[in-house]
Amino acid sequence: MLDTIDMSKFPVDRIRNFCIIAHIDHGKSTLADRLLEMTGAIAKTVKNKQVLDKLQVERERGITVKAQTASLIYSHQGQQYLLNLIDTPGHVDFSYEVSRSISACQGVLLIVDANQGIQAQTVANFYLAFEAQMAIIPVINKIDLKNADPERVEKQIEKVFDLSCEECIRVSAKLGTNVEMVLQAIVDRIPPPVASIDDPFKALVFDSNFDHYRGVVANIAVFGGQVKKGNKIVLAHLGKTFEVNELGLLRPHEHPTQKLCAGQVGYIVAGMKDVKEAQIGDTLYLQDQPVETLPGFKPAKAMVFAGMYPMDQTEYPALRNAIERLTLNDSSVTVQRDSSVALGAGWRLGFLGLLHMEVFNQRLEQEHNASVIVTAPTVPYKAVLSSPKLIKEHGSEVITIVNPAQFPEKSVVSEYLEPMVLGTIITPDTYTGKIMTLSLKRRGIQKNMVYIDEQRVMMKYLFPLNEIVVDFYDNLKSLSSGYASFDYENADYQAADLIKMNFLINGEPVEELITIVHRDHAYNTGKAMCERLKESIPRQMFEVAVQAAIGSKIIARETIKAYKKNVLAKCYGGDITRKMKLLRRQAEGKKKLRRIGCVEVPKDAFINVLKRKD
Ligand SMILES: Nc1nc2c(ncn2[C@@H]2O[C@H](COP(=O)(O)OP(=O)(O)OP(=O)(O)O)[C@@H](O)[C@H]2O)c(=O)[nH]1
Repeated sequence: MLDTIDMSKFPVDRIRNFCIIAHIDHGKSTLADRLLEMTGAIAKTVKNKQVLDKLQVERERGITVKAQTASLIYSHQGQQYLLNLIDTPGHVDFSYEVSRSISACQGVLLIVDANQGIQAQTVANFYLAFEAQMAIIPVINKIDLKNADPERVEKQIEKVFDLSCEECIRVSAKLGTNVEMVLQAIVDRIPPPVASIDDPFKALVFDSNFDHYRGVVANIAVFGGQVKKGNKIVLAHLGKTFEVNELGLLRPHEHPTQKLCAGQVGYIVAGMKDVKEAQIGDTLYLQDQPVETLPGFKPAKAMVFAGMYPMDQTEYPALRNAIERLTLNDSSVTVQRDSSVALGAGWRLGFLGLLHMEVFNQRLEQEHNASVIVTAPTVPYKAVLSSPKLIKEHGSEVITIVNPAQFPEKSVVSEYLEPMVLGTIITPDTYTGKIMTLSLKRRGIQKNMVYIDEQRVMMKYLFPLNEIVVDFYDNLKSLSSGYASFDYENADYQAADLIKMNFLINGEPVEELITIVHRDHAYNTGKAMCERLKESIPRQMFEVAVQAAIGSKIIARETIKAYKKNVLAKCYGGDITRKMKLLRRQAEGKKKLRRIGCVEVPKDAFINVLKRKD
């Protein structure tokens, strides 16, 4: 039993803190499952698949969204070691979780698929770990696959990362082949944390969750001293004191222990009820023993903004609670109050990318039972104001616009600026031509192109973020039959000729759809969005006109023909219960609709219409 675990048995030199990083689907969660099984943290059953992917959205989408922690006890050469594993997400939108996890670790397992080789996200994650001076253990996974070519992947690792192929460990996480060697390498090659039990207690809050009964459950990495149940601890940024009610290890489920000591990673519950109290990146210390605060984290930079509004204004307080709780669990989301004539009171939220936004929305609906209207996402544009009156009003010449409805007119602006990103594309060379054409269409500028082996090319492009945020990756995947991968990092802002485009449904402006576009693309974008709106809006009992407008000028129009639908038509005979059932089902469907004038539009139409098919 875990209660018998004596935490003092694990002095700092018997502790290793590491995380697993990789491109999406290269097998992080599967390897984590094997490590958990081999160290006895979970039973070896078929049911125990991807145990660290706890959220419903993670299981449904088969991706990791939240980093998870698990403490493993591993016996090596007659000694017991405490290995703290942090499983991290692979998708670019969640790289913030990766950099946070890295701050609690001294080493990483860099997983590369033996068939796919190095992908764009492998490169991005490698640099996160490299810059943080982590010990890096390259692990080539899926060697059981028929097309596995670990030698080629080792050569890529040597060429791109300058790591020796002797350092690579070839494994099959699925079958468990060589996973024992990974455990040994963790002990041998990753240094123990630098922390002393003799120092005063000092811990970093690197993640936190909200539990309905116990309040905030914070994940902490102890950088010095020790903490016990009943201790009074202080949250540095608030200066507020709390009593420790419970603490322990995550294995991966919570297992209470008597104390947590220097170098260890675990959870703590201390009666923090207010979601704002447990800030990620904060330092904890014992009452009357203040310490210098830890550097914390750079705040995540939101790159995609969207408005979120309750379907019905009476649901506003419930939605506010849900958003607050979910942002505690995901501190990379920024929240600002917002309101609109058409949609009422709501919020403007900032996300790291579109998938991040979709996952947040799905979690709101699934975990908090909220029903939300989400507006078309936008990137943060800037405008250099020319009107002295406006400059005075804003207190600055340059303003950032995260709500397209507030995009200033050209007459008061000397220049618009748009955010750029530096994209990395890795692809088999047969697709380079098609990818170059796609990138050109998206106003990309090629910066670099190198071969990483005989057939694979790594290309670097400077893109306007707006051109890649919604659908670039989907298009890239489909034109390369799934072989090309893409990742990006933020670059600077550049001047661009931008205009605001409005959409009207039967003459009513649709605030959710206001979009900022490059002038050269305005006509095509307007036309394509009207066509897709036509596809997304079901026929109504009357004719519906869909229009795109710039200022008062209509630049595109589509018409949705009238359609008479009688939902009860199928109900011949007089079975009233069947009729009621049909009507109920229709009412359920209506919850997913938003009324614009007399027209009912499915909620998800606003995002779907932005997705281009190149
Ligand atoms: N054949 C084979 N398949 C594997 C192996 N390891 C993982 N897989 C499969 O690869 C797929 C992706 O594995 P995951 O462990 O979910 O990958 P991940 O890297 O955690 O994915 P994200 O968390 O979404 O980034 C799953 O279908 C696994 O069953 C392996 O060693 N051999």
